[in-house]
Amino acid sequence: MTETIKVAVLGAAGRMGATVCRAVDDADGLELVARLDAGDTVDASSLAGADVAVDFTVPAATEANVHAALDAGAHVVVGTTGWDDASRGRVTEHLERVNAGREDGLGVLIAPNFGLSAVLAMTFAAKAARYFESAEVIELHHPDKVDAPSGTARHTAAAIARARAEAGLQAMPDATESGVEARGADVDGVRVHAVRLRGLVAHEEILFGNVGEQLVIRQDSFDRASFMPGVLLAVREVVSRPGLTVGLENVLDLS
Ligand SMILES: NC(=O)C1=CN([C@@H]2O[C@H](COP(=O)(O)OP(=O)(O)OC[C@H]3O[C@@H](n4cnc5c(N)ncnc54)[C@H](OP(=O)(O)O)[C@@H]3O)[C@@H](O)[C@H]2O)C=CC1
Ligand SMILES: O=C(O)C1=N[C@H](C(=O)O)C[C@H](O)C1
Repeated sequence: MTETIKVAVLGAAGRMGATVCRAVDDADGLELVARLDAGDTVDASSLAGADVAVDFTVPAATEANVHAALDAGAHVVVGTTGWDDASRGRVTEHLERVNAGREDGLGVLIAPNFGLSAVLAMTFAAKAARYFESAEVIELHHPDKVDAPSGTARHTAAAIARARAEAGLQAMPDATESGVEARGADVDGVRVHAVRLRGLVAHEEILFGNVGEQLVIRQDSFDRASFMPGVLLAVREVVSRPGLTVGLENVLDLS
């Protein structure tokens, strides 16, 4: 019989955190042992013996939460946005320190999006990128979201830029001389547009263009339930994946 994985949720009172608490409660082989939110200290005592801490908080808090959870001996699954090369690098160094000399080292899995449709859309976009002269990303979200562009859109644009660079493509054609602010954010040379609209949850469209043709890849998360299979998979996987993993595509063997 496999052992039960004890889970603590950080940001437990939030939209995602509350949904994750319910999903963990309902999942076989997982036990919810702690619900923490703003104002709670993250340490061995508050994590209550959790094997895995799941962080859905805010960009300003997530990195500190990860370091605190690692210091408390927990693996970490992160869905919160706001990560960059520097913060991921600090987590990698922390993992190297705590895992030195251990075979069963701690793992951190950061995923900008746990929805299967979004992970597949990002994977397909990265594959398509080298074949098109133009590419732009449009992300559409509920208006309570605090960051823009979305973590998913940043991850998508970065992957498109990497694929274009590897294929030796030039910068995209764009004759804009005035009103550049209307062209969206520039993420590694890829334009990203952020829509905030009441009624939406989380959606992304990736547009590719060549002379005389267009490819549109679109994914829609209509409900936060769409993220739960990915979050639960990450919780089950992270306990046997020492070190830092970025992106659920690695767990799904799509990378
Ligand atoms: N990877 C993925 O698949 C997904 C990622 N996300 C990301 O997850 C994050 C959370 O989104 P969402 O649930 O909508 O946001 P919410 O604002 O609904 O929830 C965030 C929660 O975290 C709490 N919080 C703030 N600071 C801390 C802290 N230091 N420690 C613990 N809890 C804290 C907030 O409390 P208070 O309100 O009092 O500040 C709030 O309850 C965002 O970055 C979002 O982009 C969202 C959906 C899917
Ligand atoms: O804030 C959200 O809602 C979401 N945030 C993540 C992001 O910024 O990419 C994932 C998903 O898009 C929902």
